[in-house]
Amino acid sequence: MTTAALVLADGTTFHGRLMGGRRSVSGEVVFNTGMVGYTEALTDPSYHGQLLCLTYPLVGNYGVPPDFESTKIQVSGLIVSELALEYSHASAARSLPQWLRAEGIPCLTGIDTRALTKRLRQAGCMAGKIVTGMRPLPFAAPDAEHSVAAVSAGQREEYAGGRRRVVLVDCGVKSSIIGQLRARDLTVIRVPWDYDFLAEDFAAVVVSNGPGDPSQCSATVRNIARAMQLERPILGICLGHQLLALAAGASTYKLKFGHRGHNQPCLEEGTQRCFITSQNHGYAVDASSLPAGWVPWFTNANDGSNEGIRHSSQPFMSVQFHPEAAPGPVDCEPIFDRFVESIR
Ligand SMILES: NC(=O)CC[C@H](N)C(=O)O
Repeated sequence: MTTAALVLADGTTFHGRLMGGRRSVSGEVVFNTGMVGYTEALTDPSYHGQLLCLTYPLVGNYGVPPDFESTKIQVSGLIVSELALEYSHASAARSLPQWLRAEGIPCLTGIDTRALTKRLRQAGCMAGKIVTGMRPLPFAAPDAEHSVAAVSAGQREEYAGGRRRVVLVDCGVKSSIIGQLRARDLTVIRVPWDYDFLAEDFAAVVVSNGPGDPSQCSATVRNIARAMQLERPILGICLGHQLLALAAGASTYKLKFGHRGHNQPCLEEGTQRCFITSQNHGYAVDASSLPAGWVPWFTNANDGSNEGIRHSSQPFMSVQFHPEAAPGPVDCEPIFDRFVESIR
């Protein structure tokens, strides 16, 4: 048995056992309250470089079904209360510890994840490190690397066969977003985060989810602002929502501990409807900074933060939550239908 500790930047320390990859790692410590969906969460590029604590107490009991959102595990480390060694699922071919081991991702188990989460809720998400052995490891500086550049597609790629053509700005896109677009008879032209896509032949633009601080993506923001002049539909999802807001002239800020889970309630403005949404984000759009012509679309019923915006006369729309819901409730899939309807 290898022991290891989670050390938070404020000095709080939790001791546990190390499974999966055998090495020390550092990153921002965040927590997700979902009860399932660890394969999707671990491979979601928006978690790139973070140390992810899952609050559900038993993790791994359905093994590793092939529900991947990208080609590899994106988190730098996993923190759980109990990691299941045995698993049972029709499509699982290996256990979670085996997968973590194969990808070299450390998992700290035996942690009081409730105490850790309470600490993060009180003090806010902060840097941390999972340390094993004697070698000293510094805390990762926040946003030291350009995390979007680290996960975005290296080159342009086209998924042909659809009736209409959409540019997908890949800031670290989840594969289920591509799946949702292709299922709606769209040809998807996937381009890197800083690609000048204005010269492409396209009817609409989707700006994807992705890791890190939206203010790091100024090249994307500039391209979105230019695309707005064409008056063709734009859909932003999560980081894409934040980037659309920045392109509109609004501002973003960092939430104290973010929204990561599958049951975040979002009220649709002007209606009595509340949607239960899947989320994974640490930043938010400041709705009070929206310029004239833009209106809030959704608002979080827990903390009142902005969860979506739209333009009052142009087909520009974005949501902070994940309508592709992988994992999570599928209530918001009609957002994709609404976007497709707006493409003439
Ligand atoms: N899932 C996402 O796209 C996350 C967006 C952004 N990196 C945030 O944390 O707010």
